[in-house]
Amino acid sequence: MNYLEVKDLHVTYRTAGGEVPAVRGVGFSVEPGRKLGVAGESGCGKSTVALALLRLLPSSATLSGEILLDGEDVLTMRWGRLRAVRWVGASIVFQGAMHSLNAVRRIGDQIAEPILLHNTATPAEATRRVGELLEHVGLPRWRARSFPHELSGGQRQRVMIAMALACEPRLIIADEPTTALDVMIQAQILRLIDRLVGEQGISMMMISHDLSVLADTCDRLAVMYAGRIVEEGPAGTVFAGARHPYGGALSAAFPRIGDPASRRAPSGLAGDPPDPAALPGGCSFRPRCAVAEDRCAEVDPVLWPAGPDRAAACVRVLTDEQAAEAGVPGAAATATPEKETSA
Ligand SMILES: Nc1ncnc2c1ncn2[C@@H]1O[C@H](COP(=O)(O)OP(=O)(O)OP(=O)(O)O)[C@@H](O)[C@H]1O
Repeated sequence: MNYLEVKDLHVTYRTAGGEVPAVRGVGFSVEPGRKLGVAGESGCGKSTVALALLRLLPSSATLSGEILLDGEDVLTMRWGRLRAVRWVGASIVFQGAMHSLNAVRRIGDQIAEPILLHNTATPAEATRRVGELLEHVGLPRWRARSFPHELSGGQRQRVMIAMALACEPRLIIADEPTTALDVMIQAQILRLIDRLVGEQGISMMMISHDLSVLADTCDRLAVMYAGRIVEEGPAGTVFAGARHPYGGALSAAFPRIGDPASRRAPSGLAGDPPDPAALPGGCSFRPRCAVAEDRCAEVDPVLWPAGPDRAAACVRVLTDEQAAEAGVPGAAATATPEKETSA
């Protein structure tokens, strides 16, 4: 059974300027011990999905759909149960540790807090566990007495990982865990997360704008655009040959370092993602798409099968017969008898 299963998740923010549909019918799952990467440009809804998983969104957000954590729907959970699930059922590592840590409390006290809250640990046991966790993430035990400003960015991010692991969660949600760090430290932190998650059999959802980082770390990839998943499949095959033009543009923009097989000319994607409050008609990616066709103005694509264990929200992945079945305008007229029988 999947440990995490998200079905038809919608999140809309109420703002002074009107409603912002930030997430529009997103669905995905993560099996126990598996790692899902979620990629996409700034503003496509990645963090909104991450925060929704533990109901950490502001009160201006309205949610619908289902978020099943070990079979239990987070969206309908009572507050008491939700508090018990946070840190234990799933925990989050946010981007920018300096903002997430309390500047005036010692590191050790901050890591101990969820342990004391959730486990029946004595303060002495919590202190011992804090020491173990610090060593786990490659920091000396004495760092428990430090304040956040006494640590480097990479060390602070290690502290965030120690905190996320404190209650031995079954799922870690890592939202751009290395974005603020330089490339060398980024690689160290990613290796650390990978090792800890692997050693402890934890499931992971990692969010990044960098598809190559996710391709190196995760088993599966989901690519988001304008509040939707537009491509999904095994990490290696999605990165090596995206079926959605946006997935292709993202993988070309982030070539894998040191892997000649995947080195392509990095290509900047022209234009910006659309404002979620004013989406273009038809396919949301159409205004930036190099291979858009007339029908893309009329069809709002959903995830269609696009090869073994893969899906993409682009009419170009459909055979003529599938397009006719999906009600794509003009599809029936172009379907040839040969293609109809072989589809
Ligand atoms: N609290 C909020 N109120 C109103 N709109 C919001 C709020 N938070 C996010 N949004 C909007 O929702 C959309 C999705 O934002 P979100 O932060 O989830 O995207 P993201 O892909 O995580 O981007 P980034 O990588 O920059 O964090 C954006 O258009 C953003 O402006």
